Amino acid sequence: AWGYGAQDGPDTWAESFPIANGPRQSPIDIVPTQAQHDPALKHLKLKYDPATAKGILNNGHTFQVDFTDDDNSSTLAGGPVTGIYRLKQFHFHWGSGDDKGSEHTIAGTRFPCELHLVHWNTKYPNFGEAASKPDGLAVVGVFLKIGSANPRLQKVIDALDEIRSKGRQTTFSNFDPKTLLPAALDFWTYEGSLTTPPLLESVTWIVLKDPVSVSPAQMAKFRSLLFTSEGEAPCCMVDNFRPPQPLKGRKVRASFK
Ligand SMILES: Cc1cc(C(C)C)[n+](CCc2cnc[nH]2)c(C(C)C)c1
Ligand SMILES: [Zn+2]
Repeated sequence: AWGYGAQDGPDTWAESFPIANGPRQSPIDIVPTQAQHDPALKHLKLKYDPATAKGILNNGHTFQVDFTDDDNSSTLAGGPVTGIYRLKQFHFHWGSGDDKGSEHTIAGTRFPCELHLVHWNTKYPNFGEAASKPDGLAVVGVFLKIGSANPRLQKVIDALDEIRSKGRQTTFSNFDPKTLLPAALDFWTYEGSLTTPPLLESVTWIVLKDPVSVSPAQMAKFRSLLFTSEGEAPCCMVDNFRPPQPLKGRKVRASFK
């Protein structure tokens, strides 16, 4: 199986997943001066119903908050996408220190953490089907930077004590992920992939320009999670990020001037 260590990390993934060297891999380094403003890009339309929040799970790679997706209660539309995409889950990637952790970078700048909100195209019957289609998924990426404690993160952080090891999950209800987003929804967008195996090239990436804050103490809580199951030798869940991949001629568009 794959992981983020020296023996099973991003540099080894191409052995089992040759698409790792494909034409539209993620993440990438976003260079703002090379992004082209596209006035045809619509504004992002995010509509999230807190009642669709279901649970929080340590999946051994990150932790994710899952949403019920059997109707259009929580959706993404507009921006670079056509049609309606349903929110499936959100999760994070982070570092062992504040100098790294994000997957996307901005002109080489790495952030300590990056939030991904994962949506699937309702033209397909379900998430699994959508995940294998070139226009199947839309992931909103949000950078977190070290600053004052973010009160919007606290409910998520308080749940982490119950999901310390791989496979642990607990209920997580009445949560609006919109509260995790910055005030302005200016974004960069490009065609990419999942950033973990199976690395499927099915993601329209929507990376927000403005970061939100996270405090050192809050980051310490993320880093207290474990990659390992109970009973195994504990290994801290840190550095669960893939580094930037070659652009291979792709264009990055900006929604803002
Ligand atoms: C089908 C599938 C979809 C995803 C993401 C898009 C939620 N993921 C997470 C991959 C990912 C995480 N951040 C960007 N892509 C996986 C992993 C857990 C095997 C499988
Ligand atoms: Zn992710």
